[in-house]
Amino acid sequence: MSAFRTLDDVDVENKRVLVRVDLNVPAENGVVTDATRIERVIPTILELSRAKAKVILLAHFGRPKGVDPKESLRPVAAKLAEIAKRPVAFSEDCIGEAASSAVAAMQPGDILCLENTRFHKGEEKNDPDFVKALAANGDIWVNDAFSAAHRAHASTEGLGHVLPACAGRAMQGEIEALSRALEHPKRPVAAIVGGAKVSTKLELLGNLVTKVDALIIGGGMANTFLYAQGVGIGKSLAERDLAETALAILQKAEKANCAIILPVDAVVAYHFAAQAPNHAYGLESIPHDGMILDVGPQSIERIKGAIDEAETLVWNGPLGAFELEPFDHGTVVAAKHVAARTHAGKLLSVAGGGDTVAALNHAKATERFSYVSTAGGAFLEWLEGKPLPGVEILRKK
Ligand SMILES: Nc1ncnc2c1ncn2[C@@H]1O[C@H](COP(=O)(O)OP(=O)(O)O)[C@@H](O)[C@H]1O
Ligand SMILES: O=C(OP(=O)(O)O)[C@H](O)COP(=O)(O)O
Repeated sequence: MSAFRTLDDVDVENKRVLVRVDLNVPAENGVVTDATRIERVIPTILELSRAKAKVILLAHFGRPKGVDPKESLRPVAAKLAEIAKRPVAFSEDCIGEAASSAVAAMQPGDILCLENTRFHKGEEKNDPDFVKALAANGDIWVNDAFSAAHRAHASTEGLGHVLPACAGRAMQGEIEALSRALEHPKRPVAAIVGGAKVSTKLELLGNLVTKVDALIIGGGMANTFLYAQGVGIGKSLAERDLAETALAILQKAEKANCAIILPVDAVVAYHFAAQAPNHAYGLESIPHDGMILDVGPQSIERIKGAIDEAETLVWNGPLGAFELEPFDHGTVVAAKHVAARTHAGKLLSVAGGGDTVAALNHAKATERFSYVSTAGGAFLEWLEGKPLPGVEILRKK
């Protein structure tokens, strides 16, 4: 980590420190359902507070289009206060009068969380005026959001151009742990990729197939591939307009000698709800008004077989809608299988992603993985060897 500035390189006493954290945690109706990302940034926050910095948290939540009370960070800040066992003030805007008066009221050591940066268009556009408005409330920028470091947004990258910058402890820890685990992976290497963020992750797979020996695809990602291959997927979550991209990835995988493991059957329901009546179907008979919510029993056996052949496994994205029982089954069985092989010393396993971590916690498998990162998309891009904007900006010039 010596290539990056860290908290060891900055004097923060009495300074207003803008800390970019990833508070994009799984939540349901304003209740945080997995607090891993919060827990991981607490050490940075408390270290800064003990060093008498004014600790000002910047984060996004969800993908709102403008201001949306459903995507407020307020309940997440309350959860953070509970875990840190410290008061955390909240400002209902991350720039302007609301933010500046909240910052002006701070004493050294205080903690303040600013509202969702994505309530402003300038965040994702990395708009210099928005960067300036954020920077007006800080003297130093600490980036502790490795899991958002693949985004060149105002709070994840832009601030590094206008304020002295360094990595926080969670960022530092992620890069060190991932490098240690995966810089020289033992082959064969398998990757499991699932989840719902198909459009932002699909293109990554084109590079990933040149780096791994087997790619196991599940979740909404698999539905997109199945659709591209002409399988009727009914009302399943998929990015149908990315079918061409999916086919190109399959061709690339063949050239690169990367085995592709796609589902051969699927668990289908008619409502996106826990305990919804469901049935396992072969791919040729998926009902046109049904939704694939999990991989089927034969697919699970194939996935376990592919895991057995690997020496190293990386995983991002659940295999099904794991939040809704019984559609957690495929993900839970696969997670337990990876955990057992890792515990037996037969596999090095690294998983990452906000929902993936929640799924592994749900499966009670987390402790037995070799390493669990908070990052999903960022982890996949790091794995590809792509420079991450939020990390590059921290490099010592
Ligand atoms: N077949 C499916 N249909 C609908 N949603 C799915 C399906 N498979 C997985 N998901 C959803 O994918 C989400 C996680 O995806 P993603 O955000 O890409 O993962 P991560 O946060 O770990 O990077 C979960 O909320 C899960 O319910
Ligand atoms: O949850 C996140 O990424 P992940 O789902 O890939 O783990 C990050 O907070 C980035 O969010 P984004 O994919 O909406 O930019």
